[in-house]
Amino acid sequence: MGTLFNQKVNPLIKMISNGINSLEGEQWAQRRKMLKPAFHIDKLKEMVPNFQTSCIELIKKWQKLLSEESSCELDVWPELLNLTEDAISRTVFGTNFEEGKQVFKLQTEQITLAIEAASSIYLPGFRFVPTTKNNWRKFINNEIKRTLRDVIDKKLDSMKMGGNADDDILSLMLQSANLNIAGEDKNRKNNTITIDDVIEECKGFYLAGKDTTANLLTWMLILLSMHPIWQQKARDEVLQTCGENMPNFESLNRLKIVNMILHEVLRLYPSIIAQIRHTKKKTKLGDMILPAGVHVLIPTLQVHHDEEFWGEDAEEFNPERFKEGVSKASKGENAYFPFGWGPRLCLGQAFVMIQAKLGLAIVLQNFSFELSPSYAHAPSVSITLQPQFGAHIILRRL
Ligand code: HEM
Repeated sequence: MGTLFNQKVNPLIKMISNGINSLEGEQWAQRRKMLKPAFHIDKLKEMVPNFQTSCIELIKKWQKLLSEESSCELDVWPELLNLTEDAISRTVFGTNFEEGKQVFKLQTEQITLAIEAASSIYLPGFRFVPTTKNNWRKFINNEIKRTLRDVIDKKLDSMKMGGNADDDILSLMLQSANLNIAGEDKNRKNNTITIDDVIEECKGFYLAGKDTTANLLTWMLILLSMHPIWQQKARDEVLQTCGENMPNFESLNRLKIVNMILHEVLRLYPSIIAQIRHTKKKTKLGDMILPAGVHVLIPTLQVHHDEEFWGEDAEEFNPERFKEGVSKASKGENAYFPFGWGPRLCLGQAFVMIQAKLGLAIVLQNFSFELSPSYAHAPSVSITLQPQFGAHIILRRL
């Protein structure tokens, strides 16, 4: 994006994660290089069993709810938040996923405090004032860092002992960072990666991946409840492709209708509704010349709903428009960017698509679903695009 940069944020908000998203220039490029191998498709393929484990737990829970009833009403949004939390913890921390979940609980608390901080004016230096809330913020932050450092030490010890290399994201990051632990402080001068940097990235994955992926799955179930024909088409495809077997990496790749549905859901309900940048120097943007210091908002949600790009049925749920792939779905170039674009394209994109396809396929194999009369359609933004009053659905066993 040339000379458009990320915005500076309030330090009380920055506390929740100071990872790749907050970096610029050479530091960002180096961090991206370190993270990229962990998201390579071959590595993601090996993570599928983790997603399967998380999905099986969810399905078993829902089946139990239906063991004595033919149908039940459920707010699926918190259920899917739990699912994505579990899946991220397993894929990031591997065998240490329970410790990861502890960290995620603390992060949830930290996010609530950050949202509070975001709604008030920040006075420089305020974070150092020992108010009860600031002390609590500091305590949580230290706890998160302590737990993560502990997990990292365990992973590094096991790597030093020459044990089997783990395929979790944290181990892959540590291998790729090639940390020189003894010279950690010196590393900083050399502009390489330290353990503190790895800690910030672990925190970032939870922030980047939990709500966004849970929202995608939730909107998908809501839209397929509203459009039972598409629900049936997707189920037919899953049953034809996988039968009653657990979907795996290869079979997920063959799910064309499910893939079209996913894109259409991301078009209508992109979790990140806008991206914000600012100019550091005079910048040409299309026909405009922007001076330094201008904030630029890229309105993902509006562009995704714009009739100029999507035609008269822009507001309709019509997965068919993605039949010939993403590039042919809209009239304009770059009219579809739920995962951003350019050098800062979401690193978790392929990770999300596998997880969402798997989650939907397993639900379709086991249940049919429709909207409950208590469901109120109210998309609202609280960092991400969420269903304000939850996602109440009536589930039936197939
Ligand atoms: C439906 C789910 C998701 C959506 C819609 C989404 C969307 C996005 C968007 C729009 C950006 C670009 C932000 C910007 O340019 O300002 C981004 C960046 C990023 N995402 Fe995702 N994301 C999702 C899930 C994930 C997951 C599961 C992970 C990792 C486990 C992840 C990791 C990242 C990272 C590390 C970046 C920063 C890349 C950089 O700055 O170079 N995301 N995501």
